[in-house]
Amino acid sequence: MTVRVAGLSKSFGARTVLKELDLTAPGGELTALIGRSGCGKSTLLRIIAGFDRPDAGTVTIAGSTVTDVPSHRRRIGYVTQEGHLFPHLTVAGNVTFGLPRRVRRDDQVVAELLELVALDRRYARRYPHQLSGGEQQRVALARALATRPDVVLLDEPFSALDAELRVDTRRAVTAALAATHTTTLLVTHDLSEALSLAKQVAVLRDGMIVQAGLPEEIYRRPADRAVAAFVGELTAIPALLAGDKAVTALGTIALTESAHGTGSVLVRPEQIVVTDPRPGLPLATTLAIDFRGHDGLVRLLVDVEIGKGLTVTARVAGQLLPTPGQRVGVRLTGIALATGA
Ligand SMILES: Nc1ncnc2c1ncn2[C@@H]1O[C@H](COP(=O)(O)OP(=O)(O)OP(=O)(O)O)[C@@H](O)[C@H]1O
Repeated sequence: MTVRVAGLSKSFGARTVLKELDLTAPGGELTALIGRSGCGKSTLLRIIAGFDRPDAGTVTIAGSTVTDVPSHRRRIGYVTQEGHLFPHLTVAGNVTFGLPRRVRRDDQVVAELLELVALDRRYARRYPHQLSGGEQQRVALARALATRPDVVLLDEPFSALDAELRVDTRRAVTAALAATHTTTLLVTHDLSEALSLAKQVAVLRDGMIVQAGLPEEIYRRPADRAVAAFVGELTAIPALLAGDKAVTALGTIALTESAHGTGSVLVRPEQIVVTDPRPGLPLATTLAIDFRGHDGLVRLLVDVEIGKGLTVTARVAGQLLPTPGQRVGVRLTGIALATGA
């Protein structure tokens, strides 16, 4: 069921948090909301859930306006970072809380819900204070999914989990959401999580959506420099902008949008290809390596004819990393966003 917000505005005192915000979360898909801390992501979720009222604008679910519908009638599952379990109920009591009484006593239902979030069924009899933070979080997720809501709102639900558990839990949860065609809005600070899980990524800034689109679009064709920098590392390279391409000291690169004059292109580290020195290729000296296991970020000083030299950052596979001082060849690949001089 498609969730649509239109013209949504919300202020807290003198602070305007949302400004006529428009967003469509396609039915049955996962939309990730990203943006700097305090940009209004949780406020937007709370308004969709019905916990906060907007000052202006509407929320519709499957075409029906729900702005005046109380939260418990919206068929929405909502999970926050804290989980907010009922402390006096067992895990079984928590996950089956919203279900009809006869189903609540069904051990199999509880076991299946716990399995969904990769929790052992033996946890069913424990109380929240007997669980770790990550386990509590998974119980909260199971509780939200138990009633098979039309829409699930997840406000950083995986952030308390360690890396391995986070991968397992989010895989299990997103598989369950996809299988039931549940429309999901996920607030996350983890960019790789947003880019890998979402069908649509929406970037919030100053109370508005500055860009919404496929993860690849956001990453490869960001709306502006701020979005580009927010979703990944960037190097600005001085360039002569010549229509659909730009000429730089590292060679020529295609542009996302036509531009002319002197300026810069913004490239991701993986768009700078590092090779052995070859005739005809620009040369660079390796300055430093930031080793990250599967790959590394390599600071390079590119030879340029004029001026002091140009420093850029390239991403290189772990086994192929050069050593500091090593001379390498460099070239550009992919498409780049052009900016002014
Ligand atoms: N009930 C409230 N009363 C007053 N100010 C509030 C209230 N709720 C949120 N705010 C303010 O609104 C702004 C947006 O808050 P919100 O929690 O929506 O941001 P966020 O993008 O989710 O941030 P984070 O990523 O840090 O969780 C913040 O400046 C916050 O202090």
